[in-house]
Amino acid sequence: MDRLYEAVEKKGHVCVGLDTSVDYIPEGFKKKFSSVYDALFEFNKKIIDATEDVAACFKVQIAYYEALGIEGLKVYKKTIEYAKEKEAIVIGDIKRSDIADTARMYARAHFEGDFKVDLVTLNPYMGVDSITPFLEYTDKDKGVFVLIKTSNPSSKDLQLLYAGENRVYERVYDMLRSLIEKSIGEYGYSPIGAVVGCTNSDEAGHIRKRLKNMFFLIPGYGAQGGGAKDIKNLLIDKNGGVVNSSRGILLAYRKHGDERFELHAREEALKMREEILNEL
Ligand SMILES: O=c1ccn([C@@H]2O[C@H](COP(=O)(O)O)[C@@H](O)[C@H]2O)c(=O)[nH]1
Repeated sequence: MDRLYEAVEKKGHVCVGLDTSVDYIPEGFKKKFSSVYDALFEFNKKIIDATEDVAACFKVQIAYYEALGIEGLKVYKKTIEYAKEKEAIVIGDIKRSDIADTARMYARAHFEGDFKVDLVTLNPYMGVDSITPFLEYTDKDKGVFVLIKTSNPSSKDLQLLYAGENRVYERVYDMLRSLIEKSIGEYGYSPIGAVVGCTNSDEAGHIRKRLKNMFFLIPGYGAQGGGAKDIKNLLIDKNGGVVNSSRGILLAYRKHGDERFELHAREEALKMREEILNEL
């Protein structure tokens, strides 16, 4: 998490989301390759090359690759490796959750196996023993982002309910509090971060104050309707979080009516960085 904090200081708050659907690849580009898998990987490479100096990190959404089977997962692996060659910080958006012994296998797969990344997203709703196996890797420079208040409209169905005096998402924080406070990094953040969407600004200030020492991964920007104005209250002292945009960046070229996707992705990431900084 310290490295991510430093990346935000250096490059700004943008996390480029590589949720690359084959449908997002411009036809002209796709035609240059004999397989969709090669097209997918080359598309990702170009996006990484075009945005690496603007992006604090890359978030690779495993679902888009898993959906394509083994060959898709090979592209997931190659994309992570390519970003790592560029010394980028990579978040695997895997949203895993399971009993401790199974969670240990997921942790091994995504922290030391073929799919190894710097940080992963976790679903905490099976309780603390579904999270702790991943924390065995925090002294090896790994971290996790736990879903707290997600960006989707249905997040309110459970996360905003009251469990006693506190909302369910606050109870998740309380469940993790002793683990969070156990290893605070150089900049005041734990290796256990929080996923907090920017589509629910009403709760933002409260969430930021309540979730002390948690660095935020903030989805919901762009395609889901969140904007720069929704970010300010989720950050502390101009840092404390990265803001993800996936479709907003990958598909920026469609607004321009040409296929120069890498150029428009870069422009979009620069614009997003600027818009966020202007609000802080
Ligand atoms: O609360 C959440 C948690 C994760 N996500 C993920 O972020 C991206 C958003 O993609 P956009 O195209 O920028 O909308 C995607 O991978 C989601 O699975 C989220 O949206 N909300």
